[in-house]
Amino acid sequence: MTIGVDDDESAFSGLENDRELEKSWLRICARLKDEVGEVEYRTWLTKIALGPIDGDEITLLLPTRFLRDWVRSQYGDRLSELWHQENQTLRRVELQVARPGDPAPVPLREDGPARAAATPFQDDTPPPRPTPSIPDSRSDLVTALDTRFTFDTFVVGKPNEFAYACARRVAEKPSSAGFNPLFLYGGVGLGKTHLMHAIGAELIKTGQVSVAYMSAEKFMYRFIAAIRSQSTIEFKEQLRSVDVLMIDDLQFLIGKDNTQEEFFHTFNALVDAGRQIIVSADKSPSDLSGLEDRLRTRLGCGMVADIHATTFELRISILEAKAQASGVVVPTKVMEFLAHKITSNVRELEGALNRLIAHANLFGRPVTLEATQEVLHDILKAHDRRVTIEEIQKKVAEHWNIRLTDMSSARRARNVARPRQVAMYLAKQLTSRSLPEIGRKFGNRDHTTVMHAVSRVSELMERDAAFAEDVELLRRMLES
Ligand SMILES: Nc1ncnc2c1ncn2[C@@H]1O[C@H](COP(=O)(O)OP(=O)(O)OP(=O)(O)O)[C@@H](O)[C@H]1O
Repeated sequence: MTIGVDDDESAFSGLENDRELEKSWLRICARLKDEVGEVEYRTWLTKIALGPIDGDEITLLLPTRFLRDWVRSQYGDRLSELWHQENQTLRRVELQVARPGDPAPVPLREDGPARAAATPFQDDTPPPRPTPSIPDSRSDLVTALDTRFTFDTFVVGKPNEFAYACARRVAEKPSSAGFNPLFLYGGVGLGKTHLMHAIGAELIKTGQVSVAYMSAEKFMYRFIAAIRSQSTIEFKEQLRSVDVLMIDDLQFLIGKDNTQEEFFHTFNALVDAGRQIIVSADKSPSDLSGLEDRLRTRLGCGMVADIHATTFELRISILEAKAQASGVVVPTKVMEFLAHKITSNVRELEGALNRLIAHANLFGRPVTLEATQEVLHDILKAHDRRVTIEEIQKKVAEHWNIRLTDMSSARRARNVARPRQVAMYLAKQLTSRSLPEIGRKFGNRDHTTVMHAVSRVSELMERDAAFAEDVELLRRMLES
């Protein structure tokens, strides 16, 4: 991440020595710990070590690429801000993977800095995460939950209200009939993990329930590690002793037959014992074609809840909530602009907003439309390129087997008019074109026709699950 600062003075020229630098780092750590909470801090931020300073650039070292990428994506902007606050002349904060031969970093400890080399992890496997305090052997499985992902911070709208209601229900009454397993699915970055963590946080609050959350990838690594260390029995016992097991991104198990098998047995043991299972994936159980049939069948026999792609309205609500939480004033015009431009997923939308907010905080400038276009130049360009109306028309025409020319023809037969409406709907969702512009691309139709098509398709998607699946499928194909 690069911070542009006009002043040419060398960073840390005011800090006399390493000790001062360490003090700065400790202050930053204390702030971060307050902001992100104990668990998150211990999990990720204690792994950062101070690297060398070169002129106006400070390097922070992480033991693995995985950790570096994670810290960069989750805390990169904040680290920049905090270092900048410590020293105004700082231009760059560089996150790097520690390599043999690097200067010995200063590992960050709660009780103060200590000089010793950080121990790099052997590979890119996510490191074991610390656990909330549940005082028994099961706590080994309880992955630190992201404290930001709660029901309170989840913005509810049409596309996710069903999944939200199901999640709430499971958090209130785990293992109730019809909701076990709870299977949440939807495209990338639409809030599946957020909802799972929210359920976990709610359950842990009651203190009566042991909750294990892990990604399917982690599940596999744990399983393989248990095989290697000949401790599969302990692993199985641990898994089978929790009250609630949450596995995120199950699609990762496609093609991993042995791990699937293990998961299947764990799943059966837990459900048979009346424990709750919550699973997320990018597709519905029936569409996860690389999973064993018997597992897909079992996954689909509880509650299956789809998180649909965001609507413009939901994107605006999310932006409003996040802007408000940040304390930075983001004009409605800017939010509308972002919600029009970044339609793919909430993670990207949030990332864009965070960048704007970090920029506003760093330079003390208000957020304006012009600043937004400048700061988010690269993101906006990538989104502009993403999909064209012509591509949408072609894909939709192919899907329903109609002629491409019918996208702009005057024919009103339903088998032609409906796909045309879907194409208009997708054009509105996936491109930043205005209603009149879209209308023009569909045989010079009026913008009110496009508006009607958008609301008609939304309505039908709510009423007809098969139709909604078709439209979602098309959207995903176009976005990939
Ligand atoms: N409805 C929402 N309200 C508030 N924040 C949201 C909402 N939906 C998603 N987010 C935020 O968007 C980001 C991505 O969400 P999340 O990680 O839960 O997505 P996901 O569906 O699990 O993605 P993936 O498929 O990549 O695992 C998170 O920061 C999350 O808090």
